[in-house]
Amino acid sequence: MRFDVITLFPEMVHGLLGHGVMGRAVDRGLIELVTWNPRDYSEDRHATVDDRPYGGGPGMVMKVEPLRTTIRAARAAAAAAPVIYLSPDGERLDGPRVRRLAQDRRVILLCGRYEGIDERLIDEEVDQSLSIGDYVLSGGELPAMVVMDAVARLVPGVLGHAESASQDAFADGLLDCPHYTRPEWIDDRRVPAVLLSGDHQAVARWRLKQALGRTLEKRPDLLDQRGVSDDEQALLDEYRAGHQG
Ligand SMILES: NC(=O)c1ccc(NCc2ccccc2)nc1
Repeated sequence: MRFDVITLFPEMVHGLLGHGVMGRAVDRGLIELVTWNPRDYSEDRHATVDDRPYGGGPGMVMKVEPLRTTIRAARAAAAAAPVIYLSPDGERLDGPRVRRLAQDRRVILLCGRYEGIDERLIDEEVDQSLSIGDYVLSGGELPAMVVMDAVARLVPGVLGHAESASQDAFADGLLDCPHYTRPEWIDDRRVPAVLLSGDHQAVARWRLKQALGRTLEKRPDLLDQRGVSDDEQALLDEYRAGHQG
């Protein structure tokens, strides 16, 4: 998977892939990151990339040039990659969209700053816009890093068996089960006995029951969307019986 990121702050984005799981994935060649800085493509000696908005109003708007030249340079290097603009008015990033992006070999992520980008560039060069939530950030770099992290985790080999993404919440449309580690006691709170039993089938059933129950409690909308099998419904009934009051 190759990410081409167009950003005025390349060092910010490289920070994501320098550590831990992502850093190892880059070292192993599973993930590739190339950044493109529009300031390197500006014609004027002040490397101007923004200007005041027509119609007046606060803030600045990113100019068509040198952004368009930068996008075309990235397209030339990352042939046939979709150009994705991170923007508050984009389509909401969710599991299905992450999984779809993980099918691409390359994506170009366009990070806006200021009040955004001249609309004519969006019309001409952007294939899709994505939003990570209903809030405005100082730039598209953090949303781009969220996209890269979520997508990279699905690239085969990035997560070792131990951290397998399939155990991740949302992988099967449910919230995650609770997790525990040593010590066995914290004050008067003990780890659920089933997790100490060594009975892997019982542990798997308990984890599914917890995931179903917690999803019902915290995100019933997800459960409605996903539906539950008869066996899962029985586990849910058990969960509810155990969580009365
Ligand atoms: N919610 C998001 O995903 C998001 C994306 C970008 C961003 N800031 C940059 C920007 C501001 C205005 C217009 C276009 C881009 N803030 C939040």
